[in-house]
Amino acid sequence: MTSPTPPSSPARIVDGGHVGPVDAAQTPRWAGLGTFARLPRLDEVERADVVVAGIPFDSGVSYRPGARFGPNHVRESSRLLRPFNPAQGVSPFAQVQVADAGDIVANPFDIVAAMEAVHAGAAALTQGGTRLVAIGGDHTIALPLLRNAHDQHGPVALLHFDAHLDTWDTYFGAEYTHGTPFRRAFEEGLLDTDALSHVGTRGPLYGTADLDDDERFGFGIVTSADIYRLGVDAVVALLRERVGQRPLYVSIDIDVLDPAHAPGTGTPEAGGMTSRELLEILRGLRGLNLVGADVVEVAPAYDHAELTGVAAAHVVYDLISLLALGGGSEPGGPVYGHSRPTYGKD
Ligand SMILES: N=C(N)NCCCC(=O)O
Ligand SMILES: [Zn+2]
Ligand SMILES: [Zn+2]
Repeated sequence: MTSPTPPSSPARIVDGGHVGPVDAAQTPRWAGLGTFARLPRLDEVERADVVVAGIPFDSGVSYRPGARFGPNHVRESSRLLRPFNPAQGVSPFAQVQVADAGDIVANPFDIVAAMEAVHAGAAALTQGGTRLVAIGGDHTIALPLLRNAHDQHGPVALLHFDAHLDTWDTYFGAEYTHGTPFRRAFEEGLLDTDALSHVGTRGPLYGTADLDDDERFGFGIVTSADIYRLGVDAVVALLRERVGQRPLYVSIDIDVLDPAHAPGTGTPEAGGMTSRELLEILRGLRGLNLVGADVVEVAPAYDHAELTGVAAAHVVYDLISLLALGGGSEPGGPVYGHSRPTYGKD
């Protein structure tokens, strides 16, 4: 019996000496097994500067389940991404080597063991300075990712984009849930308490003590309504001022977006920001010392027409772009924007 002949491997874009996405001009976007942005798998490249990894874990949720299916949904929703990001003036996959590391797997029935597995998985991926953008999974996973960031950088600045504070104490007596990661992170000394901010906060709380606790941990809050009233540029200025050049971790709960922009999530709250606002705030973080990031809480069963998946994929792409440009001075910059409203050059 002869063995079947597999299709030849698809042609990839190679730019800047880095192995990039499958070339959409040669292999249609919808063909082939999915990785994030059709990038090579980590085992297909010699080394990587930035990796994307899924963390399909949702045993910490307090309402709708399903974020365990988030990573592959975001990968499927990322097939249309193109190699050049004009909003940051960078071709991220040419600037640095980016790869999809697959999934960090975790025990769904033992949250403490799962957190240890995520911590170990993140450590293995980031040894030697590789930057990790994690796709959740529910927000519980931010805690082990912050443990890993702290191992490497000491207490980190945190920008936490979310409808929710996620600094609550326990649910049903459980310490490790998607509503509690940043309280645990504070208690474990993982955070630089001079440089913490929630962004996009809204929705009902249990009581005013939630805010008192949160302030005691050092968080500032830019509410969803603040973004509406102040505008994106003023918010970016506030956040840049608060973070400075500290090592920065960015955690993005997709429910920070209005349910109109991201219906596919577990704990939706009305009155959120648009995907345009989120992307523009992220782009405004260019040049900061970003050391790691996550995008969590995509629950595909509640998604429609890939709205949430596409939003999350673009968020991941802009995070990769920030990492590709790197910290320090103000590199890159948009080739168009509010001050230059066309594609044309000056
Ligand atoms: N992290 C997310 N998405 N949600 C937290 C909600 C916690 C609660 O049910 O009160
Ligand atoms: Zn949330
Ligand atoms: Zn959250």
